[in-house]
Amino acid sequence: MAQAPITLGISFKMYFGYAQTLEWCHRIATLLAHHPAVVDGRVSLFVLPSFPALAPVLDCFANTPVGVGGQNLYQAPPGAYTGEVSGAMLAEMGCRYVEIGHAERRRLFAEDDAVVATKTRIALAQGLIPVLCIGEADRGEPRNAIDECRHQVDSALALATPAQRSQPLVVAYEPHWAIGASEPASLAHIAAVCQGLRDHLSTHPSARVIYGGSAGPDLLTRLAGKVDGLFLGRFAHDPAAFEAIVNEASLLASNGSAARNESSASD
Ligand SMILES: O=C[C@H](O)COP(=O)(O)O
Repeated sequence: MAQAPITLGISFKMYFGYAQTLEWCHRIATLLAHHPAVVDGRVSLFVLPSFPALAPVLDCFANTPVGVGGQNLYQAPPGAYTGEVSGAMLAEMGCRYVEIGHAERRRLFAEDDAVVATKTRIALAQGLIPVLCIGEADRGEPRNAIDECRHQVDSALALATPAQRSQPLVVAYEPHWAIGASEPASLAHIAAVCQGLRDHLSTHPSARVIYGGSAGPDLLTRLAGKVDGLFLGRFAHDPAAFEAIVNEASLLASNGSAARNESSASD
């Protein structure tokens, strides 16, 4: 029975400059592109740099299992949208992932559920794997967060065709209040909401539910089996920290305790 991969992704947001982005990526390519768990697919990695660095980052990870993607795409086919980037161009360049619906896009750029749904449909149509960011705005009980997050997932997939709904999908559960904070949400909160999302996505067996929001070394180990991976930010800016988290994932995968089996991904 195949073990579903533990998925680890990082977005640099707008923190890194061009040279720093390439330095991080070359370091990770050196450290991890030949890591056994990465090579054999037990640990799946993706990196989301700023747009100007996409081409060299794609080159850096060419012929490695590390996936690369955009942090955004525009909610329309290619056309007269000055300053924007199409899903078609991301796919043409060789991106495998695209981030959609991050809390910062919602808060700073007024992206709403309708925009997120359109972007998700376009991403899937282009064969990109959406890194669909969802999460409750305010700290509260897990049951309320589950309701809010389930609504966001349903809304995001509302325009996708049945066939597109069976395509790979990464659901990044990021409570807004844990992003950019000093520490992640509690283990109990993360576990409860991610389980609620797994249950909700039972008809979408290729969906992976990962956690983001001040995630760093040790969190994956403490969450063993409760999430399908992590969506990392600041606490993986140090390549050594990212490497440590990949090693944690590798160990968990070896113990068979971190990710669901492919055939029971909806359990
Ligand atoms: O894109 C990444 C997430 O928003 C988490 O960021 P953070 O770990 O810096 O809070």
